Amino acid sequence: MTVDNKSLLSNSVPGTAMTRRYSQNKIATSATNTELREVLDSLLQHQKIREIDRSFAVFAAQQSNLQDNQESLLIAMTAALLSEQLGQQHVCLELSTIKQPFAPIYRFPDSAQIAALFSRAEVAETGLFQLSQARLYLSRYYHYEQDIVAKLNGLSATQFPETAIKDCMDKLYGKPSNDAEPDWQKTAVALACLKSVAVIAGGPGTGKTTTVVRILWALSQLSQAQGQHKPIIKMVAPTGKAAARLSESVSGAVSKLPSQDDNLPLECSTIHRLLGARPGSVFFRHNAEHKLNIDVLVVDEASMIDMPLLAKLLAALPQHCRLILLGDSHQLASVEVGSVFSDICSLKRGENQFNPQLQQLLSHLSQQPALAEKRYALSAMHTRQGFIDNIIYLQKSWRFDANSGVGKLAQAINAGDVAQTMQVLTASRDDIEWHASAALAEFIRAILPHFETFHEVVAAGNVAGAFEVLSRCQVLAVQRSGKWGTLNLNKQIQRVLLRADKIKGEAEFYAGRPIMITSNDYQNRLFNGDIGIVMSAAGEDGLLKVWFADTEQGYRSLLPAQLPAHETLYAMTTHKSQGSEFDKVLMCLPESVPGVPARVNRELLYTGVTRAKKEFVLFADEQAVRNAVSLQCLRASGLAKALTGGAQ
Ligand SMILES: Nc1ncnc2c1ncn2[C@@H]1O[C@H](COP(=O)(O)OP(=O)(O)OP(=O)(O)O)[C@@H](O)[C@H]1O
Repeated sequence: MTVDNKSLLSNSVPGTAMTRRYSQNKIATSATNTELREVLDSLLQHQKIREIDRSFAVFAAQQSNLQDNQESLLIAMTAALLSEQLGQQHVCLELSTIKQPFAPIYRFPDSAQIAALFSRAEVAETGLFQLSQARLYLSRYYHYEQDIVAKLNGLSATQFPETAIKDCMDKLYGKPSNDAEPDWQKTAVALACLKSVAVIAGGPGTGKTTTVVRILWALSQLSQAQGQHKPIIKMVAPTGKAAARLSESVSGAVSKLPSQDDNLPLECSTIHRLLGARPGSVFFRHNAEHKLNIDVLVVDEASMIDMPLLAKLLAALPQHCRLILLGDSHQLASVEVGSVFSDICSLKRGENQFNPQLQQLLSHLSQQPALAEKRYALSAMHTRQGFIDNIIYLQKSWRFDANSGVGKLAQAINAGDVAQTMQVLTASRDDIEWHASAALAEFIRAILPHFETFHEVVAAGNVAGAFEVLSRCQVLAVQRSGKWGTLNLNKQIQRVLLRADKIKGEAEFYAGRPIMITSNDYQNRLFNGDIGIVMSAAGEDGLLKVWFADTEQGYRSLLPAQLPAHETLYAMTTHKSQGSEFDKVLMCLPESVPGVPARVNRELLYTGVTRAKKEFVLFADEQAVRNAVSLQCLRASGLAKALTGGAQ
C-alpha cells in the first residue's frame, strides 16, 4: 500500500478553518454515524476496502457536512472507493466505470447522481475532491496532473533555424536515405531539435541511448552555432542502478559521434539527487520557487516515474529548458500512483504519424523521402491533439535479431497474444526454456549451479570475477511474499548452499552473500537498487567487506556496519529489476488458482522477459502465463486527455 492515511489527509486539509469545522462536524454527523459505520465495518470485514479507506470515508463524510443521511453515505462510499483505487495506483475514479464493487452491502446510484453530489458547494468547499469530466480526484492528484500538463505544454526552449538543424543532421547521418521505411532514430533526432519536449519510447536495445546522445550533440552544436552559451545538460534516471547503466551506455555511444564535445555529460544521476532530496521529507531543494539551473534535461527509464515525482521534477525546470523523456511504455508502471509515461505515449497509439506540416519538415531535415508518404501523416481527426507530435516510437531492436526467442516472446506478450506467446514458449529455441509444471525444488536445482560457480569465485577472492558471474544470471520473482516470493526463494537458496558447504557458518554477513541496497545513502554514495557482494578480496587477510562496483575506482568496499537498509539478493522482484539487464533470467510466477483473480499482468511478464539479454527461463504453469498475457495494467487517469486539451 503506497498512499498512507496521513498523506491522504495531510495534503488535503488546508488549515485551521477546516480543523475547526472538523470538530463541529463530529457532532453534526453523529446521527449518520451508526449506519455509516455499520456499512463501512461490513465492507472492511468482507475485504472490499482497507482500514485506510474506511478512515478516509468517515473523514470525507464529516467534512462535507451534509444533512441528508443518504447523501452523506454516498460521499463516504465514493470516498472509500476513491481511496481504494488510489491504493491500486489509479490516479482518479472514473465515475462512469463504477460497477457496484460494494454490492450487496452498498449500491451506488448512477454516475450523474454521484457527479451532481460532488459538484455541490458543501462538498467542493471541503477542498478534498476535484471533479473533472466525470473523473473524481483527490485534489492533490488533480493538481499534479494539471501541473504536468501545463509544464509539458508550456516549456519553450530556443528554436533553432531549420537550416542549422539540417546541417547537424547531415553531419550525424551523411547522405540522404532512400530506404523504404524511415529510420525512426534519425527522425527522433530531428524531432528533438525542433521541439521543447520530446518523448522517445522504445523497447530494449532500440537505440534510445544512441539516439539521445546524438540529440545532445546536435543541441550542443546548435546552441554554440547560434552564439549561445554551451547548454547545461543533465541526465537522470529514477534509480541509482538505472543511472549507472545509463552512464555506461552513454560513454559507449559518445565515441560514435562526428566530433568530440566535452559539453556532453557522461555521468548521470538519480532524479532525487538532481532535485536535492531532503532526508525524511517528500519535498526537494529544487522546486517551482527554486528552479534547477539547466538548459536540457534527459530522463531515462521514465516508465518508472510516478505522478507526484514527475510533477515535482517538471516544477523545478526553468521555462526555457528542453526536456527529453526516454522509456519503454510497455514496461511495468511505477510502484506508486499513476502510469504517466505510458499515458503520455498512449496518445500516439503505437503509430509514428505526425501532423502533415511537421511530417514534411522531418522528412526534409532527416533527408528521408519515405517519411513524406501519406501513411506517416496523422488523419484529420487527430491533428488537433497537439502533444501527439512530441512522441516518437523507436521500433527496431538492435539487441535481438528478428528470430530471437526473447524478442519474439516480448512482442507476443506486448500484443496480448496468448496463442503466439504459447507458440514461442513451446517451440524449440536456444534462448527460451519453459518449465510448465515445476516444483519449487526443481527451480532451486536449476539455479544452483550458477550460485555454486559464484561462490567458488568469491572463495578465490576475485571481486571483479564475482560481479561478472553474478550479473550473468538473475532470479526474478513477482513479489516478496509467498512460496514463490523473494523472501522464501532467498531463504531456500541460502539453505541449499549451506547444505552444499558453499556458505560457511550461519552469520548474517558471510562470504558470498549478494545484497541489494533498499534505500538511498548519499553519504556512502549508495542508492536503492545498488548491488553488493560480501567477500574478502584476495590479499586482504580474510577481512569481510561489502564490495560495490564504482565508475571511478572499479570496485570499492564498505564495512558491513556501514551499510544502509539492504536485503539478500539471490532473487529479486521484477519491479526492482527495472533498469537492469542480465545475460540469463530465470523468472517464476506463482501458481494460478482457479477462481482467484490473476495479479500478474503482461507488463510484469514483459519486464521480466526483457531483462534477459541472451536467455530466458520461465517457471510457471500454463494458466498463470495465459492469465498474465491477458491482463493489462490500466490505471485510471485523465492525463492523456488533458494533454490533448480534451480533444482525444
Ligand atoms: N542505428 C544503429 N545501428 C547500429 N547499431 C545500433 C544502432 N542503434 C543502436 N545500436 C546498438 O544497439 C545497442 C543498443 O543500443 P542502445 O543502448 O542505444 O539502446 P537502448 O534502447 O538505450 O537500450 P536499453 O534497452 O539498454 O535501454 C548498442 O550496442 C548500440 O550500439
